[in-house]
Amino acid sequence: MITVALSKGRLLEDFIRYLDTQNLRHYLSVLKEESRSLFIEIDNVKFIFAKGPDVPTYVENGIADIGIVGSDIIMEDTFNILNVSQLPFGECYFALAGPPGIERFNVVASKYTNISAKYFKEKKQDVELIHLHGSVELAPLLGLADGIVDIVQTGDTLRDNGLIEYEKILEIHGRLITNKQTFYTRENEIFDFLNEIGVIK
Ligand SMILES: Nc1ncnc2c1ncn2[C@@H]1O[C@H](COP(=O)(O)OP(=O)(O)OP(=O)(O)O)[C@@H](O)[C@H]1O
Ligand SMILES: O=P(O)(O)OC[C@H]1O[C@H](OP(=O)(O)OP(=O)(O)O)[C@H](O)[C@@H]1O
Repeated sequence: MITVALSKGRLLEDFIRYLDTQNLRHYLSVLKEESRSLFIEIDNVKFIFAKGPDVPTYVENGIADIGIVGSDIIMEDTFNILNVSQLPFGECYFALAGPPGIERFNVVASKYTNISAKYFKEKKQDVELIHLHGSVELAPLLGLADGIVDIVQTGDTLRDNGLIEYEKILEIHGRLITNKQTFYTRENEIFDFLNEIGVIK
């Protein structure tokens, strides 16, 4: 039995869509179930449904052998995992956004303050960063910040809140990560699963 930690939310939806488009029906019915169970087993695979930033934690502690997580998460924090490969789903990007007409961003809110700090440091721009846990678009609308660094996919959330994109910062993709030991000790099982879901040939 191998254990696969899946990031809940939009990435899980993208993974399910990917399995659907590739006609990989084996795991679809259980992954699509709208149950509140936080893990399920099917044949030789146990799927854990975790919050994005917790996926690498389960993997680095050996609770999960494999993780499917956004690159945003593994760029924001440091984890002791093998960052194996890019996955063909979960595409979106980080952008600097704000209300129209901002000439200088002095205060910026984000869920991703480490990535934001690196971005502004590279631009040699001194900015105060405010860490938020979600709905970051609220910050410039309510006067907490001049702008935000956040994930954009369709751009609907920015548009619906009267915000515009100032700069595209970084592409985001789904990533396949593994535990450092089990990648070698359970190599065959891991490769069988990855082969089955079509992410390696
Ligand atoms: N708008 C988006 N479009 C596509 N992918 C996204 C988007 N927002 C986030 N993601 C990706 O999906 C992952 C999970 O993000 P999401 O915000 O859906 O999680 P969550 O809010 O923790 O989930 P939940 O809704 O279960 O609490 C992120 O780490 C990122 O890689
Ligand atoms: O460009 P779009 O397709 O509109 O997607 C962007 C939105 O998706 C993410 O938030 P999410 O809905 O996951 O909620 P959160 O704000 O609680 O993180 C992100 O933080 C944006 O708010």
